[in-house]
Amino acid sequence: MRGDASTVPPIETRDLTKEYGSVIANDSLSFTVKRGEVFGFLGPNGAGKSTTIRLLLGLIRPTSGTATVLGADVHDEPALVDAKRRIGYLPARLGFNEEVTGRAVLEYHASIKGDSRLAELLEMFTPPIERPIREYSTGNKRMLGVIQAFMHDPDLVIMDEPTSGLDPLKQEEFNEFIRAERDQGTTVFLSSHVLSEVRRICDRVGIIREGTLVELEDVDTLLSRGGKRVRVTTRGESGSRLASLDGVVDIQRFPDGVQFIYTGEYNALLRALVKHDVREIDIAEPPLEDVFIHYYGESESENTDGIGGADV
Ligand SMILES: Nc1ncnc2c1ncn2[C@@H]1O[C@H](COP(=O)(O)OP(=O)(O)OP(=O)(O)O)[C@@H](O)[C@H]1O
Repeated sequence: MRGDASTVPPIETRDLTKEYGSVIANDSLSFTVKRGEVFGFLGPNGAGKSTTIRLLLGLIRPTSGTATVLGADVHDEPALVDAKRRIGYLPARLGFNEEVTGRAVLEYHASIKGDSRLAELLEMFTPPIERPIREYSTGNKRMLGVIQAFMHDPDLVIMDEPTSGLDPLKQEEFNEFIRAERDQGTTVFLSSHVLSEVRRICDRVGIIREGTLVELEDVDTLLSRGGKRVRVTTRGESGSRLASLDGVVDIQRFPDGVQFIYTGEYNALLRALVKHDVREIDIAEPPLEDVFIHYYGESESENTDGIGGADV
């Protein structure tokens, strides 16, 4: 049964659980994705993101709990098949037939779901569609997958690690495209372990760790809770008064100054600053990577290594 499209959330999970033997890949996940939002599903490798996506698409069955996509319960196969006509899907691993051309892939997809937006998408994403897939680069395959996910003008698009393999320019075009889709009312659910990507395109995020949802938040709130990154360059004494302020964490000292994450009162910071001979000050949003460390925790050092880069 499909509910009223205007009131039914595009995705809703209730205690969604999937066990593989002793591994609990999804542990009682409950969340709702709202209409017209870009929802990022974030977590390190093996956290359970692909499992959730596969459950939502009916590719695997829940051990317990349930989910609905566009109002169709994942246990109700006919309803799910019907709903999937209005869903686009970009899998993490693109299993195209290597021997056929990109055009053949798209024509096949068009015959099942439609192609009302194909021409427009081919102008934006430019895989060499007359060539066989075996000649495609990873990025070309990904672009073909993006076209396939959107060409039938779906209401909901589910993407598993969508930008892996895209060069920075194509990634930025992809981000812009997703924002424009969202502005036109399409709901997007994407998984990622690339935090900077989520920051750029998502309205809300769910953070999953070891199969459990640890946080559900809008990106702005996460950033505001994460405080500000303050970098002060001083003459002479290098900022020890600043380091002892309440709300200062993650201090790094330099020969001529100090950098830290500040979650305290601005007035207290200003009072401490006037006691220094400040040459330069920079107050900025912390990298989302730093914000997320609070959720992943210090013990996950293998997952938080390299936070200067984009990955968790
Ligand atoms: N078919 C399967 N059989 C057994 N265990 C599985 C199977 N699929 C996934 N798992 C396990 O379930 C857990 C979650 O895996 P999943 O692929 O959902 O994680 P992920 O967050 O998508 O990771 P990645 O970012 O690496 O793709 C992992 O421990 C994984 O080994």
